[in-house]
Amino acid sequence: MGSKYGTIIMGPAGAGKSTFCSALIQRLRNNKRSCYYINLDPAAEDFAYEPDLDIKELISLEDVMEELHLGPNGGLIYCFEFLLENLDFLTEPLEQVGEEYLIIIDMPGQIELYTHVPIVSSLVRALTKGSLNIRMCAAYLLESTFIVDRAKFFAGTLSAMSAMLMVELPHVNILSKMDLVKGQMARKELKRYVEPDVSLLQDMPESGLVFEYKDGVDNGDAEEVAKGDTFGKLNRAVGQLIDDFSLVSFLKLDVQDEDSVGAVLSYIDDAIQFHEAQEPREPNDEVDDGDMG
Ligand SMILES: Nc1nc2c(ncn2[C@@H]2O[C@H](COP(=O)(O)OP(=O)(O)OP(=O)(O)O)[C@@H](O)[C@H]2O)c(=O)[nH]1
Ligand SMILES: [Mg+2]
Repeated sequence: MGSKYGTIIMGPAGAGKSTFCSALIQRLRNNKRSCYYINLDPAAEDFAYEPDLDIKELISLEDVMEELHLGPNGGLIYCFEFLLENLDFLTEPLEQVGEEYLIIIDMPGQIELYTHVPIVSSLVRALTKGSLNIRMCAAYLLESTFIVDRAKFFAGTLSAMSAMLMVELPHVNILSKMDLVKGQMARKELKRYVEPDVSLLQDMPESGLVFEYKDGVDNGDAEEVAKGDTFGKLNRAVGQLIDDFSLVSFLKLDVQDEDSVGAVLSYIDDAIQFHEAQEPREPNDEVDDGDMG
């Protein structure tokens, strides 16, 4: 029986998920590879590449909000619950997708989907278990511009970790929008974030969380709290947690740069062992190069 391969693209609102999907699709096309693009964002409108399957054909966020008087976030959760009750919509077309395809799932940006409610984990389970048995990898995008504010960066890192814990899949974390990180200093600084460690938090001014407020905003109290001993301890504990488990490291992504997209794709391919399955070797087919055996 042939296997199926896929990646689910997650991350906070505006992190560049859909743009990354388009870049991936372009890259796959350039390499004469097939893909099956699924949009699961019921609010998404414009696509560089028309999805092969779109949740909007099952349910529209607009209708849900109107008819059930829900806001955009509640509406989205409803849409996903509806999808989970109607999984055939997803699983039936996927039954037909061959092992040479990379299934790409574009997710919405509401992070509560990944961190709070077990919706994405249920969805992933349905895809990876049972008859579909898709080999999947999660790609979690975070904007590289977050690094200007370490507190924001660590909050983002924790959201990535939370998603890793909720969605039990091989995980590739990605710092997106690298083109926005300009200058040598910024790039040098960025190095420290790609493998974040506890020293980042220990280096923080006044050993507190960095709250960078705009001039003129009165935030005296918040600053006092942030500099406090308790916060210092919390920061170190969080930093240590991330450090100890070596859970979170990031790949850098510049979607304009095809090599960069290619590099991220290689990680995804490795995580799902895509290539191993593509050209089955005859038992006595020797590898050409190197001194094997
Ligand atoms: N400079 C720059 N802008 C980017 C990049 N990727 C995405 N953007 C911009 O960031 C915005 C959000 O990009 P999307 O790809 O729609 O992000 P998303 O994560 O799919 O957003 P949601 O689905 O709304 O959560 C758009 O205005 C993009 O043009 C990038 O690599 N560099
Ligand atoms: Mg999107």
